Amino acid sequence: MKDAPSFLLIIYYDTIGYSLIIYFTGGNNMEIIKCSNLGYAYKKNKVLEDISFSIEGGEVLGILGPNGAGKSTLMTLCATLLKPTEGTITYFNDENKEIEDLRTRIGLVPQEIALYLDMTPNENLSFFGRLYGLKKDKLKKQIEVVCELTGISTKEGKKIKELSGGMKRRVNIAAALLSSPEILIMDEPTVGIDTQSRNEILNAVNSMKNSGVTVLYSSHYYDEILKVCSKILVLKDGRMTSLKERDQLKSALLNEDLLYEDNLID
Ligand SMILES: Nc1ncnc2c1ncn2[C@@H]1O[C@H](COP(=O)(O)OP(=O)(O)OP(=O)(O)O)[C@@H](O)[C@H]1O
Repeated sequence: MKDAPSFLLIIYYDTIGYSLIIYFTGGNNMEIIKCSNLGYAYKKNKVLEDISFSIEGGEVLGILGPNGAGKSTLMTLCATLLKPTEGTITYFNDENKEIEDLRTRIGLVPQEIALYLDMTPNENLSFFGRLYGLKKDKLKKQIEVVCELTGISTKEGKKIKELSGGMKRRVNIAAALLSSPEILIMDEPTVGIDTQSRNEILNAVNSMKNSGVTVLYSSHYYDEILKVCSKILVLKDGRMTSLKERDQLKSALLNEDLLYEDNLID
């Protein structure tokens, strides 16, 4: 049935027994997010103009662009934390979705680390998990699942402030996954981190994709965008300069000789 929501069941076994985690994934033919002629201005400063694209269930859409292109603004709009000043964003094929409902279905990984620095990863995840209404065994299991996905040890005893930049970013992602979001919005999750953490994060995105979660992933590195995204929107000075399938972008980059040494599209 077209547009029917679908879900993924993870059956999980540990010392306490079997349990079930359900990821609602929105259905693969459904337009999960549709932006039409989207624009945004900070007061009179127009920073996004005429952006139109849609993402279907289970797709990973990459937003590629140099610093200041408007990636974070676009991600924040899609996360419902800003309101478009022009155009519209429709979620789940329904123009009348309530923002409160949407926010429970969207996970946002912000560029900044949004964690308590004096607490360990496990303490942070327990705290945020409780905010999502998870308790006891369910909370424990969900923490194990998100730690497994992001390559973190649940026994990590260091406080966030003592961890490497890469580990902090992984915990930041784990926190956004606690609520089993249908849409995951990741704003430059690999900026300034070590290769191992970067690979763990890319693996986590691939796992989310395989489990049917719809992902928006911004970066100014075309190589990682090509590794995880099925479709790529290129932004420059607040405008879309292209929207291509991964393979199309790959050949366009090669043909147009845009392979800069520092991996930037500028
Ligand atoms: N809160 C704000 N108030 C005013 N202008 C802003 C604000 N946030 C961003 N801008 C401006 O909007 C434009 C787009 O910024 P944005 O952060 O969305 O780009 P970006 O592609 O994410 O850049 P970066 O890669 O550096 O994070 C920039 O010119 C920026 O100065």
